Amino acid sequence: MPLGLTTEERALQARAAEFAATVVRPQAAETDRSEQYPWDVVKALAAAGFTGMTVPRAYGGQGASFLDAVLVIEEMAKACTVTARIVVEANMGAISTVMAYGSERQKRMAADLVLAGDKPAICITEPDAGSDATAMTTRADRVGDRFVLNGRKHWITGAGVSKLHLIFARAFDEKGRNLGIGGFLAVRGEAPGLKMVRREQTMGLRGMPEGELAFEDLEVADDMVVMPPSGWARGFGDLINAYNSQRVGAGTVAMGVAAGAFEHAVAFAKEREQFGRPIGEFQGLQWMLADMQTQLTASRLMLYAAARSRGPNGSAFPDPALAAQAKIFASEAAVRIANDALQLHGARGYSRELPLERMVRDCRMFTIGGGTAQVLRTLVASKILGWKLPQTRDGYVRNNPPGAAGSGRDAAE
Ligand SMILES: CC(C)(COP(=O)(O)OP(=O)(O)OC[C@H]1O[C@@H](n2cnc3c(N)ncnc32)[C@H](O)[C@@H]1OP(=O)(O)O)[C@@H](O)C(=O)NCCC(=O)NCCSC(=O)CCS(=O)O
Ligand SMILES: Cc1cc2nc3c(=O)[nH]c(=O)nc-3n(C[C@H](O)[C@H](O)[C@H](O)COP(=O)(O)OP(=O)(O)OC[C@H]3O[C@@H](n4cnc5c(N)ncnc54)[C@H](O)[C@@H]3O)c2cc1C
Repeated sequence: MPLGLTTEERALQARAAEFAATVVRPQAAETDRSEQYPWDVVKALAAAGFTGMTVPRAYGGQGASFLDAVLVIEEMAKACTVTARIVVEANMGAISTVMAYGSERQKRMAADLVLAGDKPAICITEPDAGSDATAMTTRADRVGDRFVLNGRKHWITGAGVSKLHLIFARAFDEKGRNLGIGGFLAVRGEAPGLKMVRREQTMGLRGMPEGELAFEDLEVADDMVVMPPSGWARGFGDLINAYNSQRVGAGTVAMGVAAGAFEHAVAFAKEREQFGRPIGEFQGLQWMLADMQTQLTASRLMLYAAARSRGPNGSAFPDPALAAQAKIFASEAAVRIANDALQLHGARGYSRELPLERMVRDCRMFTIGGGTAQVLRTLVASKILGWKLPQTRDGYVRNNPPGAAGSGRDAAE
């Protein structure tokens, strides 16, 4: 289905599909079984130009759009979820943040890493600051010409394999004054204070390490601080704005896994016979397939629209509300689609000999990681109403005293 893609975009999609079929699909089950990061695939991805695609040409990339990345991610996800997430993080998230806000030196360093196959890690979540990310307690204290970071992050994708780390931390000046939240870069192997504490035991995506990181007097020199363009006080706002690109990528992985499961379901519906007929002749399954494809088409269109969009004030990143809606819809639809595809296979779907059970496990994370479907609904509601919707018990009243001039409510009136 073309869905408004150009000839070049369709050619890229076809190239990614060919790569996925020949390089990625053959190792997907083994990556899941062994729980090992697929370094051989990473090497091939980099050689084929699928890492660092979105890096501008001036830094050695292809200057590809987020939509280009989306097209590639879907094809990889149909075959292997781990590979698709590598393509997300090697083109969106931290790398796109550095490319938008970083210094020349930072851009060159980050570009060289992803072009060589690194999948940067983005470090936001803490044990006591998940959805409530701005409650983070990882601190960066100014000491001379550097910051010294202390704290912990958990559920960090790529912990122990990623080189480049973009760490969100609350910064304090030499007098201990709170500056706001900023982004700090560290490269594993060159930063003694960056330590992996443990690996999480995950339901799916088992070849992608999720881990807890500790920062113990991690020194970050000034030239490794990503200065938010609006300044420290709105640092979190700028950084999470850049993160909208990764939300589109994560939604695309979910959609791609579901699309892969759907392809298996269609083939099986034609091939498996019961009652002397292909099971695809039963209307109960025909309607199941129709619902699956309807949800896939809607997910794709929402993700394409979000990838093509730009946020307010000339933002280099997707519109926050479109990115959130696309991720909510695609991630929730993927759980239903993958589950239905497994159901359609009967007992065979439940077997580890087919990829369906893996796909069900793999796609479950996307309503959680990257901002939960609940938290993203609050973001969407906030945009609809034109109100700030702080979630702390006293926050709403403090920020929006009824009738006060300049409050969120008044702003919308
Ligand atoms: C944003 C939240 C952390 C809520 O926190 P707060 O209530 O403390 O903050 P807000 O006042 O809502 O927001 C602060 C500031 O940021 C702006 N903002 C918020 N979200 C966006 C956005 N998506 N795009 C652009 N700007 C945004 C907001 O307007 C405020 O700006 P002003 O100060 O008013 O100017 C919470 O809603 C949230 O997002 N929690 C989820 C945290 C999350 O997504 N974590 C992801 C971790 S990485 C990961 O999971 C990787 C997995 S993957 O699959 O790749
Ligand atoms: C596979 C995976 C990979 C991840 N990768 C990364 C990564 O690379 N980097 C990183 O920084 N983080 C990562 N995360 C962490 C992820 O961003 C968080 O799990 C997520 O933001 C939710 O935080 P939490 O798990 O602490 O849940 P909590 O915030 O504790 O939420 C628990 C439940 O309460 C709900 N809830 C919380 N607040 C509200 C509210 N205000 N309104 C309605 N419902 C609410 C949530 O939706 C959820 O259902 C990853 C997570 C997973 C599962």
